[in-house]
Amino acid sequence: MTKPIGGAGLRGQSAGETALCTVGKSGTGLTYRGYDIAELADKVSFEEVAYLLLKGELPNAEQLQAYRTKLKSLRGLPQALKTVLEQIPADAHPMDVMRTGCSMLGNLETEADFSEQGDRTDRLLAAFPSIICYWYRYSHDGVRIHTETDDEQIGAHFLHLLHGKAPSELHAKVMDVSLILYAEHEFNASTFTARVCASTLSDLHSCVTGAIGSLRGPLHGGANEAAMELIQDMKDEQHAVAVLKQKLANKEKIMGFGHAIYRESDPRNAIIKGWSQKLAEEFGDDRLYKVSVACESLMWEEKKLFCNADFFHASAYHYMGIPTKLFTPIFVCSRLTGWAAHVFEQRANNRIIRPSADYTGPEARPVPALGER
Ligand SMILES: CC(=O)SCCNC(=O)CCNC(=O)[C@H](O)C(C)(C)COP(=O)(O)OP(=O)(O)OC[C@H]1O[C@@H](n2cnc3c(N)ncnc32)[C@H](O)[C@@H]1OP(=O)(O)O
Ligand SMILES: O=C([O-])CC(=O)C(=O)O
Repeated sequence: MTKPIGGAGLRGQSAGETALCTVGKSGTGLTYRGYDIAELADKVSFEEVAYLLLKGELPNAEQLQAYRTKLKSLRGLPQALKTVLEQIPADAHPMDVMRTGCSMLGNLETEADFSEQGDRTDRLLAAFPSIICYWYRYSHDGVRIHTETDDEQIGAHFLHLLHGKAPSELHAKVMDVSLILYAEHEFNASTFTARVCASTLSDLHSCVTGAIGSLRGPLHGGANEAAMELIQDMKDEQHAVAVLKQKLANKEKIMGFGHAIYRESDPRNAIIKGWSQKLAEEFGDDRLYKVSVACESLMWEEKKLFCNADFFHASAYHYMGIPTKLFTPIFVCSRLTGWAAHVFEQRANNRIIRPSADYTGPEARPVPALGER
């Protein structure tokens, strides 16, 4: 069951073709190039998903090893970029840091020609965790970290840079799954931003920088941070119910719930929820997990609204010691793959994206002289 067409927000209207992803085709499902998200999250790594999205098919063992080796070799940051990151204050929003980091890299390693799109994307994929962690550790801890690690996987590499030590097997696994879940989602707002930019034949860094700006908002990627702010002070299940009831009575939006396309559930939720539960057990304090479950039940009972991908990411990331303000930048590290794959697709069959508008302004009228206004 698809959502009915309602003019505002282009909801339900097709804005182009894609071979990358289906969202809610049967009311709930999510596939990347034909593979179900649950199977991908269970059987492959994020680097394999990145390869699938960017190059068209899953890699074989040799291709995967070569891809991992390439990505590992691209984790270092140029001095000019580090110098810029060191200027950004500690109280800046980390999504603004990502936006600046991407844009600065675009100045230093400009995509001169579309034939470079694959290499430029791989570079961003390898460099994004370095950018956010370099800035975070410098601005918050006063240390200039070395951004190259031996971690095979991007998720583990991110946690390693953030915490200064290699993560546990469980944390590395959850980060990997999280990156898979966030990688691609058809014509969501940030991806559409990237495609609109690509349709003018602009460069990759401009497309990605614009997409970061769209992802930043709390109605899109910023919801994982907003969900954490919602649950962090909930003492127990009863308190969670009381807080939510009050918010609903005040007609407030509850971040991490609802979706523009899915009607009954977001298939990514069950997966990250399961990992959040495992992390809670390991952490030895399941308050955040339990209040999240209470929120989920209440929202379904009261509003028939379900958790989207962001809600249980809040507790999961928190259990891994990730500061709340870094939640949405992790989404960037993952969704870059989807954005870039859409840029490639747009470029391969391009027509400038330029819809029309229904005019609601005044009728045609003469311009009054300055003294008559
Ligand atoms: C990875 C991601 O980006 S997933 C999305 C992350 N964003 C959030 O979690 C923010 C909270 N959710 C929302 O704001 C919305 O559900 C969106 C932006 C995701 C989708 O927006 P829409 O497609 O316009 O929502 P939809 O048409 O289903 O809304 C139906 C009704 O439910 C309400 N509603 C939807 N989501 C919520 C929510 N989270 N809390 C309270 N009410 C909600 C809407 O206000 C609307 O009410 P109305 O008919 O009285 O105006
Ligand atoms: O599809 C959307 O509108 C938002 C979303 O869930 C995503 O981008 O992952």
